[in-house]
Amino acid sequence: MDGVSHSYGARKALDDVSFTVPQGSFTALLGPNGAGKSTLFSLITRLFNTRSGEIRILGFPLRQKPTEALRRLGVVFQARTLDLDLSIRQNLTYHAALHGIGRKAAEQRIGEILKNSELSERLSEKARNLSGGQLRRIEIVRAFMHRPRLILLDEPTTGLDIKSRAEIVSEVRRLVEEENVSVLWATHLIDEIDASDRVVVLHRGTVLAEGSVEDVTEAENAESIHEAFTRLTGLARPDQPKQVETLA
Ligand SMILES: Nc1ncnc2c1ncn2[C@@H]1O[C@H](COP(=O)(O)OP(=O)(O)OP(=O)(O)O)[C@@H](O)[C@H]1O
Repeated sequence: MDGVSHSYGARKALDDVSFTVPQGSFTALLGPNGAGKSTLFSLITRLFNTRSGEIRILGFPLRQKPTEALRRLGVVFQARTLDLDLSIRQNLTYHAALHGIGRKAAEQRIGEILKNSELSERLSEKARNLSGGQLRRIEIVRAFMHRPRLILLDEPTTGLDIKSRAEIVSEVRRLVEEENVSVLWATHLIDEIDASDRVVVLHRGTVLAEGSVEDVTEAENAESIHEAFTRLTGLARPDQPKQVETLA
């Protein structure tokens, strides 16, 4: 992503944003509420057109080669998007069909992704029987169905309990490793970040830092990524006390 800006009327939500998600990496897009994370995702998924700057997915420019770029992309949006009246299997196979994947291949792929998971026993059940955390996990399976090379997740653990959050983070990390896929994980929760991750710190539409957890922490002369984030975004500064509540 290179020099991307976006405004809603007079309000600038993204200002000259550039960063990369290296192949096979787990990159956390870390930013407090209102940083511009969802706007960025709307541009990458082409819900909005990119009017300034350029977004490339696996080298394919989104503007000139949208089909090539988007077929390599999997997305888990913040809002829930499963059909609760359909079975879990139907939710997954219908989505696979949109990508030209037949029923048999879809079944095989579901088995592959859900191996060793208790959810593989529940494929015939209606989605509405599942808990919030389980629904999220199925949405993640769905995003992986067509073997994308880059997965976007927009605050995927919002509203979930600690156990479900941990399950989701570790499931996505497992898939990143097994499938050598890249992940861009938007979050404002620092405890979801692992020492081996890359981070992009976004604040008020601007990238304040990008690199490994270690590099970003060192560059800020901080003891931890938590402290580095606090310093970068100024959340703990006494002159900006109102923003403290947005810190995870
Ligand atoms: N449709 C819209 N119209 C006007 N302003 C908007 C719109 N959507 C977002 N904004 C503004 O753009 C800025 C970035 O918002 P965005 O939703 O991208 O941030 P975010 O990091 O995803 O925050 P959150 O975690 O709260 O979803 C904010 O100032 C927000 O108020």
